[in-house]
Amino acid sequence: MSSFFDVLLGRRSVKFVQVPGPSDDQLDLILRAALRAPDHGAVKPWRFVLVRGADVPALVDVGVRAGIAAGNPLPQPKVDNARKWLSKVPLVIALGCRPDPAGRIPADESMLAVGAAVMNMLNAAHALGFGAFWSTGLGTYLDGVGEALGFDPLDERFMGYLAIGTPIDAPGPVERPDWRDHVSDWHAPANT
Ligand SMILES: Cc1cc2nc3c(=O)[nH]c(=O)nc-3n(C[C@H](O)[C@H](O)[C@H](O)COP(=O)(O)O)c2cc1C
Repeated sequence: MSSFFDVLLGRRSVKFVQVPGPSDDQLDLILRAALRAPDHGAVKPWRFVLVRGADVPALVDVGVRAGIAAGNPLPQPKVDNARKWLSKVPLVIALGCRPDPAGRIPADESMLAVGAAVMNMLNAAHALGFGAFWSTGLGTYLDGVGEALGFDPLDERFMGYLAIGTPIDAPGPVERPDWRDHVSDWHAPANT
């Protein structure tokens, strides 16, 4: 099996990571991989905001404030867990999508283009020996969170956080579904 498939089939999400995060050159590779995602109509919908080092833990406060403002405070155990998690994470990429303003391409397709970019970043991070984890926790869907992170509330949609760093524990194997349970054949109907 080629090393490409070793990487692809060996990837798993790793939530608990620490320093070192990617160097500038490694981050450049990860972000270049992101922008190799397919993109119907060349909308270029990708919007990523880098949150590094000492700024990372403040992401919890953004979610906490948005929860209070919405009259729906984040549960304290979730806040505590998020603080514990992010206190060690060296890099978070806030993920956003700017769909085609002219509406030529359905917004769903731009969301998929961003999802494909995130998948490429997960694989690139893994190929470089990092752990990465996509989360829509921390109040991602609360009003004001995306805007606080710099996304335009009118034209852009915030899609969560990608945390990247060095795995704290060696990631073990993970059981994967059998593709046969998810795939079927289609045959052309017989001519009548
Ligand atoms: C859009 C999206 C949002 C996610 N948000 C969360 C989350 O908030 N909390 C969580 O525990 N897992 C979340 N996950 C799942 C993890 O990122 C990860 O995929 C899961 O733990 C399975 O690991 P695997 O990628 O190795 O299969 C999310 C996944 C996706 C695609």
